[in-house]
Amino acid sequence: MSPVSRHYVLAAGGTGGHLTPAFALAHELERRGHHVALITDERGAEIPGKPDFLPAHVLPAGRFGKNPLRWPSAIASVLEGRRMALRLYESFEPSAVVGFGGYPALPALLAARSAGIPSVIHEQNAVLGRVNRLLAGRVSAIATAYPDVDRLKPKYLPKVHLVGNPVRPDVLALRDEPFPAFTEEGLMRVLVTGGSQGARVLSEIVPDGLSMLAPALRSRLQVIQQCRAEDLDAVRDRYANHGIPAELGTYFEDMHVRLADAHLFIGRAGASTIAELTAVGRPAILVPLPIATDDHQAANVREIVKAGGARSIRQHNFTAKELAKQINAMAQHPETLANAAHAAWNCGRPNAAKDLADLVESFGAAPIQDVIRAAGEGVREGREALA
Ligand SMILES: CC(=O)N[C@H]1[C@@H](OP(=O)(O)OP(=O)(O)OC[C@H]2O[C@@H](n3ccc(=O)[nH]c3=O)[C@H](O)[C@@H]2O)O[C@H](CO)[C@@H](O)[C@@H]1O
Repeated sequence: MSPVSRHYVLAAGGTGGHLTPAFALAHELERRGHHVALITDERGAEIPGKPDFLPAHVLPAGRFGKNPLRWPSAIASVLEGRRMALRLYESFEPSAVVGFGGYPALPALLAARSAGIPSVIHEQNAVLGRVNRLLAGRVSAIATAYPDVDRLKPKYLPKVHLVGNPVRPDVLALRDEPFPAFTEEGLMRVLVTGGSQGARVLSEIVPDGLSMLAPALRSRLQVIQQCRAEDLDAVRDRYANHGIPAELGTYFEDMHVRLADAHLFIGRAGASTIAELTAVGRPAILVPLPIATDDHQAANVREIVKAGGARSIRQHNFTAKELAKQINAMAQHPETLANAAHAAWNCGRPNAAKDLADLVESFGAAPIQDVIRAAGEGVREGREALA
């Protein structure tokens, strides 16, 4: 526990991509004895996984779409959100406000700036997101998940801190476990997911691609695949026709168990997926979502691919034949796959939540009473500590 107990506000749009790192930071700050509050939208207040200790404040968050006719109402929402955030800050007195992207982060951080409260943004992807781009010039620090982040202006580099993407504790706990035994006779377990929503293209291509693997690999396959509900029957039929054992589901709640067993991952290149693969050290074939804003999933794969921990296939080249070719090359010998696993592991940033908490704690003077309490030596020493 830190010597002083402070208050922090975390602000994030209500999707898993933004909230997962926000929750991880909330746990770390709470563990250090601080009080934390969340600003989000309606979806975020209800999302599973929100820590019980974290009160959620729902702010109106205007969306600036492509239609300029909608902008006046978006601006009005942002101003109303900013006013509500200021009211919260008056009573909660945060030492810093941390934004994780998504529209509710905009009014929360604008309010922090006008109240003179230090602020930090965290970017999960290898391209700075829209809201973070608007805020980059106004915040005290920018925390990133990757060493290279596109659309980040060079003039902001002095306030950039590479921390990584925090992952769930049950996944992080696998970091010290060895890669599962992978021999020329044993099973080859393949885990396939398409991010939080699933991905149809994986349902269409992966079963046929796996059926085209070299016989020595194909005969040892055991597949676990996440599919969209409407694709389940077709995928089940494809695997049955190929005689490949497969367990299918629409969403696996126990990803730490699935990752622990997997020898190879095939899937999308969302920020949390890559953070988990690199935390645990699992080799992957990644197919970036082609319609992701600013092609950020293609940017996300750069580091792990360069390190040799994954291969990336653009969706327009993602055919069954190409997939089989890439897996054959990656898993031709047991040690080539284990080497790729190790290369992925080397890209992991297991201290992301701690490093982000250190950064956040470094901003904002503690309220006078906290400093006095910490010093434990009366008012004079407390005031000196603040000076
Ligand atoms: C479609 C879209 O816009 N995706 C974006 C969204 O990703 P999205 O949230 O879809 O994908 P991520 O890879 O970031 O996270 C997926 C999460 O779902 C979990 N999972 C997945 C399948 C399953 O069966 N069980 C399970 O628990 C994974 O372990 C992971 O923790 O936000 C990310 C972070 O800003 C972006 O990088 C992605 O581009």
